[in-house]
Amino acid sequence: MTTATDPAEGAVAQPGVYEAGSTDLLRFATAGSVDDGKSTLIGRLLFDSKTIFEDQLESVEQVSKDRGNDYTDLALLTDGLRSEREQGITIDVAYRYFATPRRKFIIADTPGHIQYTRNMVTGASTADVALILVDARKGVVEQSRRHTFLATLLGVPHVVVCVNKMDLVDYSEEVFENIRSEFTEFAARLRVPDMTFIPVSALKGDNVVDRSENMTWYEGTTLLSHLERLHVASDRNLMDVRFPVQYVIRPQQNDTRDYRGYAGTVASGVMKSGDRVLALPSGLESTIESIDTADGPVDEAYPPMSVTVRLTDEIDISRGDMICRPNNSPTVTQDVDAQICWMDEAASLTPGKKYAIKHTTRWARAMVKSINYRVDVNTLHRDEDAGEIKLNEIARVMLRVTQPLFIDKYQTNRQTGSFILVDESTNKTVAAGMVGGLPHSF
Ligand SMILES: Nc1nc2c(ncn2[C@@H]2O[C@H](COP(=O)(O)OP(=O)(O)OP(=O)(O)O)[C@@H](O)[C@H]2O)c(=O)[nH]1
Repeated sequence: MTTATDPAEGAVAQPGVYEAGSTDLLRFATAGSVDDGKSTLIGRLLFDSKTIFEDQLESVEQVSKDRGNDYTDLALLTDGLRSEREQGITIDVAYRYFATPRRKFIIADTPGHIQYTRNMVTGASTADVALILVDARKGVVEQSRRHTFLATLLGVPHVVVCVNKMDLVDYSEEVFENIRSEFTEFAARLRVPDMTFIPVSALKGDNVVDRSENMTWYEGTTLLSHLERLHVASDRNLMDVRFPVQYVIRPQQNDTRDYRGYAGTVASGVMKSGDRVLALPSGLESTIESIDTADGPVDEAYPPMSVTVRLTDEIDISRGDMICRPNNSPTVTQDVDAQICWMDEAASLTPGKKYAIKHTTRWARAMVKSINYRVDVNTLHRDEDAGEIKLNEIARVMLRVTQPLFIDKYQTNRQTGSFILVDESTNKTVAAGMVGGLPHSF
């Protein structure tokens, strides 16, 4: 088990087992309120699936004993080195890896505390699955609604609701069913594409990896088994070719090889040698001559592979340009209608303010033209008179950008439909943005 930076970030391919694009890799993000048991649940997954090491277990057992616990606190496995233990709450997104014989997993462990919506946005934006924890004793609370809303806003295709601490409600089917129906009613308004409910006890291990003997009324699968079998390959956008150019490799002086290529990460679609392509913003066309990777040439490239594309013609392409197909190109525009999650505690967003905008590999400057409405993430109510947007608030805004961007709607393309706003004076990311309206019908 390691904690590391999300390999999805940056254009450089991560070597080894967590190879990008592999369909036996599942990314999931956890969310829940403080103390719902996220850390314990992840610890249980690692422990029962036997992906932790003997020495880690010994140290966890020792610390649990030192604290006077009569049980092994599995949360220590996940919380291990985090400074959160001093504060008692999770403060940042931590990425962890584990693997079973069937699949490899990357967990974005996002904090449940009310102030940390921005971390959930960061952690869940690349996730295949959002794991939402509910304390069986408390049922559906404000944060369960917020996290479900955010998961759909971020286009996470699968939601798993773990009703945890079932041991504290006598493993009652009625409690589980009540939570399930309350949740389903709320989620119907959000058009969650796929939602599964699993009654678990992270502490005792019921239905996490092993089937529970205490809930014979439950006929579904265990959490691990569900995560191992979930089909995610078809969730990826393989239709629309979008290749944002990260850098241009030019022939070097005195280099006899005449190598010119365009390096980057495939955002969506499948590119093949011989395909006709269009470069934006120039509008010039060419044909793919070859596709190279760190491991040699390949016949085709798909997301999120990091490749270098060579074309048959020398056309003018720079960093930040986009390669697509002639008959399927993104919208080229300087006016962006988007939803944003505001992440800056220091200053709020108000119309007229200017920021740097980073969209795929392209930087520009953006001015906030208007705030159309703010969404109350708990009631889903829209406030059309909002004059400013504060930390952790979600709003629909119009931006005017200094150079054209090549955008798609977030709901059809999570890569070319997303951007960040950066405060140029502090260099801080102040907002995560998603192009287009809400996917919901309310
Ligand atoms: N009885 C019972 N207690 C549980 C269960 N799962 C977690 N707990 C307890 O609930 C408390 C909180 O669990 P954590 O795993 O630290 O909660 P968390 O959601 O990670 O909390 P933050 O990281 O602070 O957001 C701990 O005392 C756990 O032992 C469960 O299934 N049953």
